[in-house]
Amino acid sequence: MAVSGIATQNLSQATSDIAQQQFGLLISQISTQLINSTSAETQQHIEQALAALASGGRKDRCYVFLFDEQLTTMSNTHEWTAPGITSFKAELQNIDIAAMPWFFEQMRNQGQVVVDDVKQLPPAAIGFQQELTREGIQAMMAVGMYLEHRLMGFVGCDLVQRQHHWSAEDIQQMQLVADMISNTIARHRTETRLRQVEAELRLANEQLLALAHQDSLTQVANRRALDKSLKDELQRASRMGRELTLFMVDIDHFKQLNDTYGHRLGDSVLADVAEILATQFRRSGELVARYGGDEFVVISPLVDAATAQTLAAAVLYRVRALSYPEGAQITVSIGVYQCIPQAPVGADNLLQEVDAAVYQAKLTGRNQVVFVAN
Ligand SMILES: Nc1nc2c(ncn2[C@@H]2O[C@H](COP(=O)(O)OP(=O)(O)OP(=O)(O)O)[C@@H](O)[C@H]2O)c(=O)[nH]1
Repeated sequence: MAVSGIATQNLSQATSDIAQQQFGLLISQISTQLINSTSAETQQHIEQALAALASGGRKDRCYVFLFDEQLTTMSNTHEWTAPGITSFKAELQNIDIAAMPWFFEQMRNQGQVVVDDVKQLPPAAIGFQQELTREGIQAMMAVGMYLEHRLMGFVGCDLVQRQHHWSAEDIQQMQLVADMISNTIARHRTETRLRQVEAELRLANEQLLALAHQDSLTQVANRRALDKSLKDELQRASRMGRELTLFMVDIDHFKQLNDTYGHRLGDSVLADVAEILATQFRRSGELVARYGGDEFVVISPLVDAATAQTLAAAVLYRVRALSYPEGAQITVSIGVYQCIPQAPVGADNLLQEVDAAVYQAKLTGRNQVVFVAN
C-alpha cells in the first residue's frame, strides 16, 4: 500500500511536471507570436494564450477584462470558453466597477483575486458573489495587468462545475499570461499613439507649408508662392510654345478708401476682391496671388486673347457690383499681359510688362482693362 501510494504520488508529480513543461512551451510560442503580431493578429493570439492557460489545469472559462481610463468601468475584451460553457462576453461590457467594490479593492491592493469556493466569500463581497452565482461560477481566480505600474485590467478564469483550491503554480501561470498580454496591449497602445502623433505632425506640417505660401488676410497665394508658380508656368509655356497670361488687378484709390472708411473696411474689400478673383480663375494651372498692398496678380496659362479680355471684364464688373453698408464704391484697374514666352524672358520681365499695363489703365482713367499682347 505504502509503495503503491508513493508510486501514485510520483506519477502525479511527473504528470504535473509534464503539464507544466507543455504549458511553458505553448506559452513561449504564443509569446513569440504576440511580440511579432500586428494589431489585427493580436486579438487572435491573446485568445490563443487564454486557451493555453485553460489547458494548464482544465479551466472552464478564461478571459481578459480591461478598465477604462478613469477606472470606473470594465469590459470583457477577450474570452475562451470550454465546450458547453456559456459565454458572457457580450453582456459583460462597460460594467460599473462600483457594483463590485470588494473585487476591485482586492485587485487594487493585492493584484489578484483568488476564490476557491464562491459560497465562502465574505459578506463584503456580496455584489461580486451575486454576479458569480448568476453566471453559475463556483471558483475563480484573476490577476491584475499593469501599464506603467497602473492597473489596466485583469486576466482571469472560472470553474463552473466544481470548487478548486488554487495552487501557487496556478497563480504563477496566470501571472505569466497576464504579463504577456499586458505587454502586448501596452505595445499596441504605444504604436497607435505613435501613429496618431505622426498623423497630427504630418497635418501640422502641411498646414504650416500651406500657411507659408498663403496671404493671411485674403487666403490667396502670397508673393513667395507667386514667384515659384510664375517661374514654373513660364518654363512650361516656353517649352510648349503656348501663351501665358498675367493679370494685375489694382484697387483704385485704395488709400482714400482706407482714409474715408477705415482700415477694417479696407481689409474687407481686399478679401472680397481676392474672393472674386479666386472664383473667377479656378482652372488647373491658374494662380491668384496678393502681389502687394492693394495689388493682385493672376497667372493664367493657355487662354487666348479674347478669353483673357472676357475674364478681365468679368472681374471689373463683379468688383463694381460689390456693395457695403458704409456706401463705399469699389473699382479696380486691370492690366493684362499675354505672350508666348521665349527663352531669355524671365518672370521679372513679365511682371514689369503687366505692371506697365495696369499703370496705363490708371493713367487713362482707372476702372478699366488694358490688354497688351506680345
Ligand atoms: N486696409 C488695408 N490697407 C492696406 C493694406 N496694405 C496696404 N494698404 C494700403 O493700401 C494703400 C495703397 O495706396 P496706393 O498705393 O497709394 O494706391 P491707391 O490709393 O489705391 O491709388 P491708385 O492705385 O493710384 O488708385 C496704402 O494706403 C496702404 O496703406 C492692408 O493690408 N489693409
